[in-house]
Amino acid sequence: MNDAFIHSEDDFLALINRYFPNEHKELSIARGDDCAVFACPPSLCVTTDLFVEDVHFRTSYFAPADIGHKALAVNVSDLAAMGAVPLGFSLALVAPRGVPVSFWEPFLQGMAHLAATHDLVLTGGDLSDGDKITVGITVWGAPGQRVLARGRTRIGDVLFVIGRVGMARVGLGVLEAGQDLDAFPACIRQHVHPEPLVEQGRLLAALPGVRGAMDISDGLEQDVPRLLAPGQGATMFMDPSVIHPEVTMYCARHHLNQARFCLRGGEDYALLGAVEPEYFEIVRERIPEAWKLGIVTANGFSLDGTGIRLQGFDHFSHEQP
Ligand SMILES: Nc1ncnc2c1ncn2[C@@H]1O[C@H](COP(=O)(O)OP(=O)(O)OP(=O)(O)O)[C@@H](O)[C@H]1O
Ligand SMILES: Cc1ncc(C[n+]2csc(CCOP(=O)(O)O)c2C)c(N)n1
Ligand SMILES: [Mg+2]
Repeated sequence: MNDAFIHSEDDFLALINRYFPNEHKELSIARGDDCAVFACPPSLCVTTDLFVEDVHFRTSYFAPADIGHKALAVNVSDLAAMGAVPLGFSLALVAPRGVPVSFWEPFLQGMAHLAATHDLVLTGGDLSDGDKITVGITVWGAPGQRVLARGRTRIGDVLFVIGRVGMARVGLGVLEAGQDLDAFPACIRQHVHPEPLVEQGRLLAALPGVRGAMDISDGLEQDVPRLLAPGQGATMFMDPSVIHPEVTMYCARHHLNQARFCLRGGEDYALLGAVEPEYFEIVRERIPEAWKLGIVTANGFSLDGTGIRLQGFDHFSHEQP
């Protein structure tokens, strides 16, 4: 079976059924009918993310289990960013017919492991042949104590980050170059296997003074303005003590400004938040991975005292950071 290829949609669905249980206390009709039917809270947080071969990952350096994990992790991260608790997901898969069962088994196992960690039920999906492996996931969850929305910041709020930034960008750079892999194990891991910060998001939603949050997928340069209310700016400082030593080494070797590099690095799936200044210490006490990035201002952006023009990852831009 392992070296074989999948010969029918029913074969593929049977494979999926081996990795994902098809019963859950909230499901009254499970996978297999035209729709699944499930009980849900009075309001749901719902989000969709695509994970596409040669755009988000390459099979040459991603293990199949990491592709399965990360395709779901980037979706769960969006729920974490709202302070929500994940409940279920739907999986749309473009599975090129030349990809063998020996790829799909660990792929499904990696995804199922993360789903089980967060008690997420797979309610259904769709399958198609196509040119590139493409994973489209819609995930939903129950709002936490409060919803951590964007666009509600006020001038003087403290901007903070939970988690590291810049590591996944180093991982991507090293993997794409195919050199020095042994020198950057933590950054490579961060790129191929990010862990969504669900517990931290849930904690944040219960803390006083927190105005909102988002996950950092495209890089702080792109994402900070998305968190702010329209027209606002930010004074930012990149504390060298929060930068991982592998990032420092990578920037030194490539003669890069590490603060700027970290600001542009996407795909770490750290959380960016804003809090009323008098409550920042509580955030730091309750969530030890939180560090201060800066202060919300009336307009304009600066990093370490110098004005900057912002540029993060954009799928449709020709200039890439
Ligand atoms: N094809 C689409 N149709 C409708 N709405 C969309 C579409 N693509 C994106 N959106 C909406 O636009 C907003 C921004 O989308 P985006 O994918 O950039 O989300 P993000 O959280 O900023 O990034 P990420 O998904 O990488 O975490 C979201 O509210 C999303 O639902
Ligand atoms: C082969 C390859 N080339 C480039 C990148 C970089 N990249 C792709 S999508 C993205 C932003 C997040 O995605 P989205 O905005 O879709 O959520 C970034 C930084 C990569 N991961 N792999
Ligand atoms: Mg997001």
